[in-house]
Parts: sequence; structure tokens; C-alpha cells
Amino acid sequence: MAFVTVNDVTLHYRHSYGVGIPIVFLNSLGTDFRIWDAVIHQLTVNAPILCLDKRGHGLSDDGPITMDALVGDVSTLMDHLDMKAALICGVSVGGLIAQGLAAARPDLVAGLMLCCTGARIGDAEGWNARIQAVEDQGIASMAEAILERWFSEGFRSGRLADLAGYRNMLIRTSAVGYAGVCAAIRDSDFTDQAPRITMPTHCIAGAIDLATPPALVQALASLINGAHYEELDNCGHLPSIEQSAATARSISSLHETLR
Ligand SMILES: O=C(O)CC1=CCC(=O)O1
Repeated sequence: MAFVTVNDVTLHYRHSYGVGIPIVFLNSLGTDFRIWDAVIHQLTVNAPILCLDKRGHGLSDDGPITMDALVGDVSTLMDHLDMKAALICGVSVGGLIAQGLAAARPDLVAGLMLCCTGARIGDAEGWNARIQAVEDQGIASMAEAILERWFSEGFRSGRLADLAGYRNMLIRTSAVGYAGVCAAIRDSDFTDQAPRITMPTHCIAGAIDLATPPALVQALASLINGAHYEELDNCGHLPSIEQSAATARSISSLHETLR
């Protein structure tokens, strides 16, 4: 657990040492970097690992939130830690940030693992409605609907303590931070940029993900030269939690191909 103030916000991060190409984990809307813990424990590579709570999430400050700021925080932190090109592994908005980093700082990206994400996620109407709901009624008012997108029915009925814990993670997210990231997602579209990605890329979809359905992830993969597409059964929007072993396997395999 460590903190650094960059770009006028204090960010919470965890950096562990290892050998070879580092792996950087970027989490989704309403989650913090603990969603990667089970994956990290199951990696078969001993790489340096960086996890961070994006602005407005976890123990990081709120600050003004735009996609450029979210991307800039990752690159500034990587520079601060003197990191070289890494496998950038992002889920959902984390996948958008990863695509933004590949465009803005290709020197920091050795490969991309894009989980449950698209070149664009949702539409302006949906994000504006969500921002309004957070501002008027708070995140808790939407929690059940969000958890239905995050997790399969089997997870929600069979892992009640985990469900309660992840609900806590969600509703304890700063409302300002949550709304700010919704706006950053609303304003981001990497459709034109995706065909310019040259790094080895693997896209993972959750077969029953209601937030970024398989077709959206497949469409992203088809825009990126040579990208691999994989669909995980019994998996909603957060493969790092619901299918951690399969996710760790895919990350380890991609990592082993990188130079
Ligand atoms: O809350 C959701 O709908 C899931 C989600 C969309 C973007 C993101 O990062 O998470």
C-alpha cells in the first residue's frame, strides 16, 4: 500500500517487485484494485505488478475526472516508478484507459489485456441518466441493478458474503468520483484509434455480461490487428472475480509471449 501525489491528486497504488515485463492492472467503475487480488495470486509469472485506484475510487482523491486525466495518472505514476513498457490489463473503463494509454504513450505499453470493455461503452443518454441518479439518490439506490450486471445469477445466489462485500466496495465509492468516471466514459470513443493499436492484444468477454456484452468485446477485438478474443462461461462483467483462474491463465499466457 503506497500513496503518491501526481497531477494534483493523491493516488493509492501497490507496486510489487518481480522480473521481466511489468503488469499494470486498471479497475472498473465502482471498484478498487482489490478486484485483481485473486488473479494476481494465480499468475504463473513473477512479473513486477502495479495496481492503482483511479481518481475518485478506492483511497485515491476525487480531482477533476476526464479520460485524459485518468490516462495521465497511469503514465505519470509509471514514469514516477521508472517503469518500462508493461502489459496493461484493464477491465471495463480500465480497458478504455488502457486504450487511451496505448494511444498517448505507446512506449509504456508492451501488450494489452482488454477485459469486458469496448472501443466505446454505452451511450450519452444512459450515462447522463446514471450521473443524475447518483447525484440525486446516491450509488446505493442503483446497487442491486449494478450487481446484476457485475455477477452471474449463480454468483449472486451462491456467494452471498462475497456479494455483500463487493456491494460495500461499490456503495462506498465517492459519489463525485463515480459520477466523474461515468462522464469520462460517456465522453470517450476509441473506435478510430483501435485499428492503430500495434501491441499484442487479448480481449476477454464474460458470456453473460450485461454491461459490456460479448458482441461489444468481439467488435473491439475485430478492430485491433491480430487481437485474440476469448469468452468466459458463467461470467458477468468482472472476470477477475468470477473467473479468476481463467483470467490469470490468459494474462500469464499473453505475458509469456511478450518481449
Ligand atoms: O456499472 C456498470 O454498468 C459496469 C461498468 C460499466 C463501465 C464500467 O467500468 O463498469
